[in-house]
Order: sequence, then C-alpha cells, then structure tokens
Amino acid sequence: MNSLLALAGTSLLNDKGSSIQDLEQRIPGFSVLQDFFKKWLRLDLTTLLTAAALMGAASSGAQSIQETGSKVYWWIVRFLTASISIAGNDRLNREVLNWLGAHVLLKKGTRILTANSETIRNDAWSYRRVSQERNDYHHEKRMPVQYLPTFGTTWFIHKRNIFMVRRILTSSSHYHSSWTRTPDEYAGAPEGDEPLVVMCLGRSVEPIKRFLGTCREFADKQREAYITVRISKRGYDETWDTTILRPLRPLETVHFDEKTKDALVADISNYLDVNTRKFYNRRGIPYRRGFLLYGPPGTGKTSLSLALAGRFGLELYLLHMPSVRDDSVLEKLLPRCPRAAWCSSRTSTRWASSAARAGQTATTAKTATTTRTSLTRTTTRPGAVQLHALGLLNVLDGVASQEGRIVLMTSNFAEKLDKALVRPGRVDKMLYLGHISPRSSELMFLRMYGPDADGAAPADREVQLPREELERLALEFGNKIPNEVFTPAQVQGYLLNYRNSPLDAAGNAGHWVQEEVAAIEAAKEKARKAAEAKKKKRKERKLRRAAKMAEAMRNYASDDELEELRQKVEEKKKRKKNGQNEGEEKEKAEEENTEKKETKNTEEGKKEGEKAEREQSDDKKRSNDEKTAEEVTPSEQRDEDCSTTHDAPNGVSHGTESPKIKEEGSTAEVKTGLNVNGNGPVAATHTAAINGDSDEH
Ligand SMILES: Nc1ncnc2c1ncn2[C@@H]1O[C@H](COP(=O)(O)OP(=O)(O)OP(=O)(O)O)[C@@H](O)[C@H]1O
Repeated sequence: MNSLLALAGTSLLNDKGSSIQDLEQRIPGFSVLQDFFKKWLRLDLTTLLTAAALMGAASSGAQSIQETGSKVYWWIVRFLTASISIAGNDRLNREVLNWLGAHVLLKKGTRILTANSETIRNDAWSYRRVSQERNDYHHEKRMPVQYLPTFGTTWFIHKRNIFMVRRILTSSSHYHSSWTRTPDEYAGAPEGDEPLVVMCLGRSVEPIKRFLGTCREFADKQREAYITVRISKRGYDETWDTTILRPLRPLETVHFDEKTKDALVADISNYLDVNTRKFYNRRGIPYRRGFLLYGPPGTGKTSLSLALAGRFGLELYLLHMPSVRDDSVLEKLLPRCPRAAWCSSRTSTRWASSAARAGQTATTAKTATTTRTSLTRTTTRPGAVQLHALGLLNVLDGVASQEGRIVLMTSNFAEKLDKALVRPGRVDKMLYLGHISPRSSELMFLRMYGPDADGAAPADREVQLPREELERLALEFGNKIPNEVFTPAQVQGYLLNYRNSPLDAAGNAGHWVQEEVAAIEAAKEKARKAAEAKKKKRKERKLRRAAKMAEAMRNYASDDELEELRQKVEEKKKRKKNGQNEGEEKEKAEEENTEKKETKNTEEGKKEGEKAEREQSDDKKRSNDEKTAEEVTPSEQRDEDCSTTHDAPNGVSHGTESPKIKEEGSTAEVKTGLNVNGNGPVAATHTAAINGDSDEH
C-alpha cells in the first residue's frame, strides 16, 4: 500500500508517462491492463489507483486516530476515574437503570429506543401458530408495546460529579458489535441482565457509593405504592423466580375486629423492633414469629397477608409446595428469603390428614407437619407427603432454619392441622377470620362508595353523595346484613354489582339477604340429606357385612363356638361403650356384690345387702348418665368447641387443646377457646391454653 501510495503521489506530481513506466516496471503487465480499462471501460486505471490509495491512507489515518483516542480514553479511565461494577442479576443493577431512565435518558430525549412487549418461546414464531390466532380475540390478547430508552454508555452530572454508566453487552450481539464496531445502542435490544460499570471522574469511589444510595432510595419510593410478591414456580430450581408487584392494600380495607387488628399490628411491630431481636438473642430464644390465619374461604386471609406485608414494608414470599421436588429445595429456598420477609403459605386438610397418617408410621420423626405451602389447591403425591412434611417442620424451626422471618400460614380447617405444626414456636398466634358483622359491612360500604384514599371522588360515580348521606346509607346497609352469616367476599361481591349506585346497594340489600339466606338454607338441607343418605348407606353396608359373617360362622362353627364368639363380641361392645375405667368399676362392684350376697342370710347381712344393692343401682344410674354425656365423642366435642370459637365475628380466636385432664377415673379432653372480639368466650394465648389458664386476654 505504501509503494502504491508513493506511485500514486508520483503520478499526480510528475508527468503521467514516467509514472506509467515506473508502474510497468514494478507491476509487469500494467500497461496492458491500463489499455484494457481505457478501451473497454473508459476508465483511467492510474487515476483509480490514486483515488483508492488516498482513501486507504485516510482510513488508516482515521484508524490510528481512533486507536490513539481509545488509548487516551482508557488512560483517562484508568488514572482519572473510580468505578464500581454491578452484576446483571443484582437488584441494584435494576435500580440504577431505573434511576437513569427517569432522570437522565428520558430527560435527554432519545432517538434510540428499545421496544418491549412480552417474552415468547421460539416456537411461537412458527407460521402455524400465528395463523391459528383468532381475530376476535386478537386485540385482547396483544400486550401493549412499551418503548424504553436504551443506552450503551451514558454520562451525566449528579451532585457536581461527572458520572458515566456503561452497560456491558454479554449476548451474541456483543460479537457483532465489536467486529463491526457498531455502537452498543445499535447492537440489539438488551436482555435485561447486562452488567453495569458505574464510573466517576476522580479518584474516590465515595461519590459512586452516594449515587448508588440515591438510586436505592428512588427505587424504595417507587415501591412504596406496591408490595413485592416473590414466588418459586419451578420446584426443580432453588430460586425465587417470579416477582409480582401488587398494589399496596391498606390494612384499613381488610375488615375484621378492630381490637384484634390493633393487637396484631402491635405484636408484629414489637417483634420487628431491634430491641426484641437483641432480647431474643441474649436469652437464646430463636428469633422467629409464626401466625396461622384460619377461617372459611373468602374471609380475608390472603388480603390480610398482603396488607400486613405492605404495612411493614416487607416482601412476601409464596411457596408452591406441590412443585417442590424434595426437602433439599425447601431447605435452600427458605434461607434465601431475606430476614424479616413474610413467608406465606396455605394449609390444606387433605394434605394435613395424609401427612399426619404418614407421621404416625414414620420411625425417624416424632410427628409430621400438616401443611402444604401454596396459594392454590392441588393434590400432593402420597409418596412425597412425609418428605415435605418433615422438611417443612425443619425449615420452620429446625436447626438449619433461618431467623428473623415471619411465617404466615393460612388454612380453612385449622382444627384438623397436626399439633406439631401449630405448636408455639412454629405458630405463635392463631387468628380466626370469620363471617362478616354488621359493623364490618357498614365499613365496607363506606370504603366502596367513599372518596378514594387521596380524597379524590371516583370519576365514574353517577352521584357523589355528601358524607352524612353516605354514612346514613352505610348504617342502613350494615343493619340489613345479618351477623356472621356471609363472608366478606360475598358482601363485597354484592356491592360490586352496584359499583356506581350506593342508593340501590343499600335499598336492595334486604332482598338480596333473603335470597342468599334461602340459598344457604337450601344448601344446608341438601348437605344434611346427603350426610343422612351416606350414614344410611354405611349402616346398610355394616349390616350386610355382619350378616355375611354370621352366615360364614354358621357354616363353619359349632353352636358352642358360636355362643362363645357371640359373648365375646357382646363384651367387646360393652367395653367399648362404657370405657375401660367403668368396666373396672363394674368388676369391682360385682365382686363386692357377691361378698355381700353371702352375708344376706343374717340380719346385718340382709341390711348390708340391701344397702349394697341401693349403692349399686345408684352407681349404675350415675354411670348411665355419664354414658349419655360421653356419647358426644371427643371429636364431636372438639367440633362444638371450635364452632364456639368460630362464632366470633371476624375476631381473632384461638382454639387450642389443653393436656388431657383426668377426673375420677374418666378421661376428658378439655379445650380452651380464644376470642378477642369482646363478645365471645374468654381469650387465651397458646401457652395459657396449654397451662390450662384461660385468663390471659
Ligand atoms: N375481611 C375482609 N375485608 C375486606 N375484604 C375482604 C375480607 N375478606 C375477604 N375480602 C375480599 O374477598 C376477596 C377474597 O378474599 P381473600 O382471598 O383474602 O380470602 P381468603 O380468606 O384468603 O380466601 P381463601 O381461603 O379461599 O383463600 C378479596 O377480593 C377481598 O377483597
């Protein structure tokens, strides 16, 4: 190239003939080519070569200038700037981008954008799938396109410091970019996980640290209106892979007993206090808190979880247990929750009972937990039940369990949960969320039709009623809603039918209540009949089985054997009915009776005999009375107690069993119920119940 350049220079400066001679000497056959180009293409080869040589010289000049510039740039970067790099999957990375988007890129105005709609799998590009798309749904299906600013390297001034943020491309586009020297902005859409390097002019990293702090504060402010819900969907992957931002739900919008709500908030505030942590640590108490929210579906368990997480500015982590491969996943996932996160889970009875059964047969574990952590109802694989059950107990408060978390479990059937799961330490408080009260209905009405939280009236409301009128209607509505009959979700559903007309909502409430109550009664009647039919069927089946057995015995056993068997069955039945203790008492009474009968012939003996008979008949009577009372089985007794606890309208209730209390040889299970609602039975904390002390409120 250099010789060509020299020749070209000669050809321009000297006369043409001598330069061609020179060229001919250096490139044999040049004159032939020259003639060919001149004759057939009418081009002067010498001029062409001269132009090409000049362009080459210019390009190599530019390249060397660029290389020098690049060297100077990196020299400045190395000696005159400080920098901090942030990995692509670090939350801070997003927070920096977020700040840049709001404060630099949008303000600068940019001609280079990234378009963003939804992530699809590669096969979605196939023609077949596209052609199957139904036109009538097409518009609803499409995600709106989001246009975001993009950048490779951007500089800006923040608090009198010059900053430069460089996004480092990691994908295949990087290869093309460097090869063709395309600026990063044109190299392809960022995938969102590119590392960042934040540089600042100067030799200290302090301004960068302050800048990163600003980015975090900005992100926190933006998040204030939302709570972050993290879910682990892919059970084989031990990561919290899905993040959902849910609008913040104020605690005031979850209606249940106000005192209970205040007590709950105070409990959590107290737990999160830094002094509490110190207290726990110094005394060697594991710093953990667990709650069980239970009650019928649609009573606000999920809503309360979200509202509490929002209230305390914590993230909510949801576990989807059925997709958890094994305990090891569970043991890795939970420790990855940051301290003081909420871990919300949902328990299911079906899983509970099967886990409990599995627990009974387990040799390595004392008990089995009965929870399934999930917000959706799915069946669990029987083989995996025990595995997860024990794994969950471990991560809740085993040796490897993480401290500083709040675990929130929800269940529709708390009374059927295994005691190992709900024991203090794993579940410190059980809160019952029940059917709605007139007062809560009134508050719900006010929330539905009152002005928004920011004081703005809903734009789509037909008539904006004055506050007094609204309060009057709310009271009227509340009075029409019977106490503890409907779930809050039902009442909310009704009100949503009259979203824009509070007058109609209040006016039609009576009629709606009548219809709903009738429907509830009909459903109850149906359930009662179904239960009766089931009972009848079970009885018939039992009779058939007994007849079959009798038939078999008649064929194969002698009369004596039959009689013996019959007596044994009778005895067994009696023992079962009266209970072991009563049986012993009877034996004793019979013995005494025999003794007394022997002395019956004497005067004294006669009297004593009569007395003994009287005593015996009294005993018998008493035992019959007891029998009648005990025909209510312990499980029925439990149901009755629970229903007492459930009676609490939207209140925090706590039903726990005390140890069995022996009374004159008979065993009875005693339960204490907690109701902090003010109108139900006396409250008792978990510990109090176990101590048999129900005075604690
Ligand atoms: N106590 C309540 N106060 C206000 N709204 C409520 C309340 N309970 C339920 N709702 C409303 O009813 C709907 C269902 O509530 P949510 O999902 O919290 O119930 P849940 O008890 O978790 O039900 P499930 O047991 O079926 O999961 C939500 O839209 C919520 O706004």
